[in-house]
Parts: sequence; C-alpha cells; structure tokens
Amino acid sequence: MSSTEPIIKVKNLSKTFRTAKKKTGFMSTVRNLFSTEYEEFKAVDKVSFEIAPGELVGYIGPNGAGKSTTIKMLTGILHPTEGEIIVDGLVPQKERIHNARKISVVFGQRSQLLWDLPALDSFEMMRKMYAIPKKRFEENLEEYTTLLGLDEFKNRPVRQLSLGQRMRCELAVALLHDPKVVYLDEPTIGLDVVAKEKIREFILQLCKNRGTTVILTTHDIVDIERLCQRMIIIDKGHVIYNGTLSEIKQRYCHLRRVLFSLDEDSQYRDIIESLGKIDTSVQINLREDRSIAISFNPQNISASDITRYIVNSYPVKDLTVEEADLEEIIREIYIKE
Ligand SMILES: Nc1ncnc2c1ncn2[C@@H]1O[C@H](COP(=O)(O)OP(=O)(O)OP(=O)(O)O)[C@@H](O)[C@H]1O
Repeated sequence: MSSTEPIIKVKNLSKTFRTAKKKTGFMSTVRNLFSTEYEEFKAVDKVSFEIAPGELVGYIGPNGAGKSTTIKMLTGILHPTEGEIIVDGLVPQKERIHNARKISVVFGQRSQLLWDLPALDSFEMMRKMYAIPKKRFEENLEEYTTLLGLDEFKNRPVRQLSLGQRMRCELAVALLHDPKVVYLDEPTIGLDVVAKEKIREFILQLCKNRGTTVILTTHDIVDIERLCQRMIIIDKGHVIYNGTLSEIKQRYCHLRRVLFSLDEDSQYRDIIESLGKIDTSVQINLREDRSIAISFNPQNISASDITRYIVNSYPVKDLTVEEADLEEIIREIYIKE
C-alpha cells in the first residue's frame, strides 16, 4: 500500500445480529407469543483493514462470510455493534448524507434504475438528486456513454435491456456524481464472457483515470485476477488474508504441480508409492482422468528434478508443469481456516 493517508480505515469492526429463536410445535409457538427468546450471531468479528486512495481491493470470501454485512456498514446502511469506520474522513453512520455524496454502491443483483423508463431518465434523476452541475453531468455522461457503449440502448426502457446492457447503465448511473469510493458487489454476475470483460475494462479505467477507490466483492476468480491489486479474504466474520496477489501466490507456491499421464494404467499404485520417496513433502493424487498430479514446494524440490525422475522411470505420454492456480489457493485458504 502507498504511504498516503488511507481513504478507508476500519478498526475492530464487529456486527452481531439478534434474531428471534424459531421454535416448532404448537406449545412453543404459543409460549413464543408471550416471551420471545433471541439468539445472537456474529456476522463480522473484529475486522480491521485500511485502503489507500485509488486502490482496487477485492473483498472476498465464501457464502455467508460477512462481506455484504461489512459493505453495508461501510456505506452507513448498518450500524456496527463495535469498532470504528472512517471513509474519507467521515463516520458513515453519523454523516450519512455527506457520506452518500462521496460514495456509490453497485449491486450485480439489484437495480438502481427506474424500471419502466429509459436509463437516460434515471441519469437525469441522479443529476437532480445529487445536484450535479450541468456541465460536469454532461461531461461524465459523454465519457461513460463512450466507455460503456450506452448509445444504442440508453433511450430504451430499462426492463427491455439485456443483463449486460443493464449492468453498463447501473455503473454509469452510480458514477455520475463522481464518487471517490465505489463498492461493487458482484458486478459481473450472470454476464457472458464478453460482457464481463467490458465491465472489467471499465473498472480498471475508472481507477486509473479518475483515481477512484474500489472495493469489489466477487466469487469470480477472473475478476480477482484481472482487477484486484490486493485481496482481503474474510471467512466466518474474520479477516484470514490481506495481501497482494503476488504475495498470496508466493505464499502458496507449494501448490505448484507437475501433471503427467502414462500409457499403462495397471502400475499406478506402484508409481504413486515410489513417487512419494522422491521427497516426503510432495502430495500425489490420481485424478479422474487417470493423470497423476504431484503438488510440490519449489523450495524443497525443483520441477526439473521431478520431471527428470518421471521421464526416466516411466513411459510418459504427456507432462505439464502448472503454476499455482488462484482458485485452488483460495480453496486451500478457505479449507484451512
Ligand atoms: N439481517 C440479518 N439478520 C440475521 N443474520 C444476518 C442478517 N444479515 C446477514 N446475516 C447473516 O450473517 C452472515 C453473513 O452474511 P453476509 O450477507 O454478510 O455474507 P456474504 O459474505 O455477503 O455472503 P454471500 O457471498 O453469500 O453474499 C450470514 O450467516 C447471514 O445469514
């Protein structure tokens, strides 16, 4: 992270939800009418992180990890149970209107557009809501229209747009007031490969040209690889990783693999046993397609030592060496925690 003052500071942030205990059975339901029992659930637990201006950070984690709850607290929608949040010098919950002028949220699965009207009407509504100066509004609209290719459909009612077209309008409408911080929640969900690429390219441009700070939540591994300079991984409410993509790949480089397949199928058991003797730290798996995968740590043994051993010992049909795959690394992190 750069040495400039962080634009987002989160310290020991926690959120506990209190919900009525659901009971089954007639008597329990009747008893519930007179005294309700509650249970508590800690969705976010002492989360701390900082984000520098202009950074594009992935906030990722498995379903139910606490991502949306964190984002809702950052935007000021939810009140934290404990902890501190500062976004561009403001406490979002205390200064909601001020904060709303500085931020924006885009949900892949929810719309901010007026459904029965053309997107242009929603853009105009935004101009009035945020009192965006006319000149600035027109410049922004022109830029977003070009970058997102809105011309062919911005006059059509939103309900007639394809998901990809609507997402492009969602981004434009959310950015017309020049927010400094943008929270993107699954912005590429459900889109085809081409549409996803368009959105990703636009997000990159936004950070590069305007210095916008972006927090992205996504389950899409390509989004993470293409966009995020840094990843904050959260699981069961806790931050379990906070670092750059290259750091994570380095740290999990033991997931490097040699993959090979043989002509003869019958010797696989012996081969797996003998391969284990090359180095005790390697992990050997026979895969569904009958190929053998050897995962290893390059600090213990080199790929060339392994490949030499295999090629000299067995009738190899096919052999490849693979770099650590981010999807596998993330799965490993989720499983470990
Ligand atoms: N209003 C609420 N009341 C009670 N529990 C809630 C509430 N909102 C969220 N939770 C619970 O808090 C946990 C975290 O939810 P959250 O929506 O933050 O997860 P997430 O990481 O965004 O998941 P996903 O990737 O599935 O969207 C979940 O177990 C969820 O059921």
